[in-house]
Amino acid sequence: MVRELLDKARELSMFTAYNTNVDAIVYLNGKTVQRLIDEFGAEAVKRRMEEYPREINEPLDFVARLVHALKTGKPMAVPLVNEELQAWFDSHFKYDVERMGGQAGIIANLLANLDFREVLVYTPHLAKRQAEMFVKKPNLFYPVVENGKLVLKHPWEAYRENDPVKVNRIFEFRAGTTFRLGNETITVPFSGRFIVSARFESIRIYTEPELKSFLPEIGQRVDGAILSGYQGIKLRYSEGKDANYYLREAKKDILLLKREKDVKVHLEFASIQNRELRKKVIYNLFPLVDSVGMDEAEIAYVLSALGYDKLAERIFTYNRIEDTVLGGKILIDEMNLELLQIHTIYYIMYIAHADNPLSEAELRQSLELATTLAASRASLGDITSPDQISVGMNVPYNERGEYVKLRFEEAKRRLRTKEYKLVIIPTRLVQNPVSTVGLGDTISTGAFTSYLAMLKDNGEL
Ligand SMILES: Nc1ncnc2c1ncn2[C@@H]1O[C@H](COP(=O)(O)O)[C@@H](O)[C@H]1O
Ligand SMILES: O=P(O)(O)OC[C@H]1O[C@](O)(COP(=O)(O)O)[C@@H](O)[C@@H]1O
Ligand SMILES: [Mg+2]
Repeated sequence: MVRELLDKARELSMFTAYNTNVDAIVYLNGKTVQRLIDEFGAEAVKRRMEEYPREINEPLDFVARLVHALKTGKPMAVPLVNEELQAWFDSHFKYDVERMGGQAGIIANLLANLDFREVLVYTPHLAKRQAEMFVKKPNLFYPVVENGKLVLKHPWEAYRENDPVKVNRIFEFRAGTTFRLGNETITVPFSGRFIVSARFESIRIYTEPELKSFLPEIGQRVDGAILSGYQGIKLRYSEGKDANYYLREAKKDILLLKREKDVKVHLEFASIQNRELRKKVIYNLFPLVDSVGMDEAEIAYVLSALGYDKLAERIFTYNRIEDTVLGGKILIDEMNLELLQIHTIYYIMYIAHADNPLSEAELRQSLELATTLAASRASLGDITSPDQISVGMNVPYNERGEYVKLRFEEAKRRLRTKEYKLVIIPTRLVQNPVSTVGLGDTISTGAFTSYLAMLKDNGEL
């Protein structure tokens, strides 16, 4: 079933934008964490953890947020705003791997490796080093404008020598890693990743003006678009532009993509620590897109920005299904989304309105494909061909699978759910993942493209 659905999805053409970066990955162990804590002193780390810095201005901010992420086992991302700290990171860590990062980059490579019919990827900065992280596949294209016409080139042929390169530092942590914070012994509860996201002025999230007028043509050419990277917008820039400017442009892009054909757009949300910016992204963009995907920490942040602080706190702390369903209902109604997909460590969920053209059984199949793809990537580190889906198919549901189903049925009985289509599946969780960064992007790619494939099959697209 999963394989057939993937084959259907592979007939699609997809567009993805905006963010790419280099992910410099460090595999953390207890010793490294302990050394960091000892360097700054447990008391100082604890104090800074209580302050909960929203950006990394100095090394202690990093250590405090890292230890917080390790303690909760939550996937977190915190912006690095002080460019000078790059040297501190490079002197303290030896990166184990460097690979394609950023939602658009990861999604483009995944779709291309899965042999989708055509994959168009746009990223405003494409230095040679970044371009070379794209896979060399004949179905992968980067749009450029030449002699007033839209030309599709492989990213390797489209790089610009002087473009900036953005490097994010990724700290992969594993369940069971142990260290001491003063008198406390901390054991990491779940495997995951902590992202230090470079947020410097030179990196912008936008479409170059000459390409903008070709967005309707791109929208017409593809079956769907996956957009992400808005978390990289800054509130203010030194030359006077601000987040409002970039969000107005981002809104125009979505409307242009949809101008010739109402192409379905999925927005892959990512952590936005700044509440003001988070609110702006939600209110400006969610109402314009059809589908949104996010993880459990992100839905908590989104609900908090919308004023549901208590619910957000409960989701962040307990990750209870009933709270996520409630939060999902709020979000889908307030933003009038067609589809909301939430991925968490133990389960993945879809919430749609009752009039969604797909049945709950079809929606369930879509989530099945999503978690199976993630399990393949977690097992192998990367998915390089469509037949690797079989690796994920052999990964069993996590040990809380039955509990998840039980709690979900209970939640449906307790909450009013008649006006919705609600589907949940347990995740196929790989015990010793090669890496976890990019798994959320993989889930959302599998979910959204299979959703589109089934819509198409049913004559709804
Ligand atoms: N080890 C894992 N095996 C399979 N799937 C996993 C594993 N660890 C995490 N996942 C899934 O990926 C998302 C992460 O989403 P982000 O957006 O990257 O936070 C997590 O919710 C699980 O569903
Ligand atoms: O917010 P930024 O700086 O654009 O970076 C996004 C980060 O998210 C990722 O795309 C991974 O996302 P997920 O782990 O949520 O799938 C990284 O590759 C990248 O470093
Ligand atoms: Mg994610």
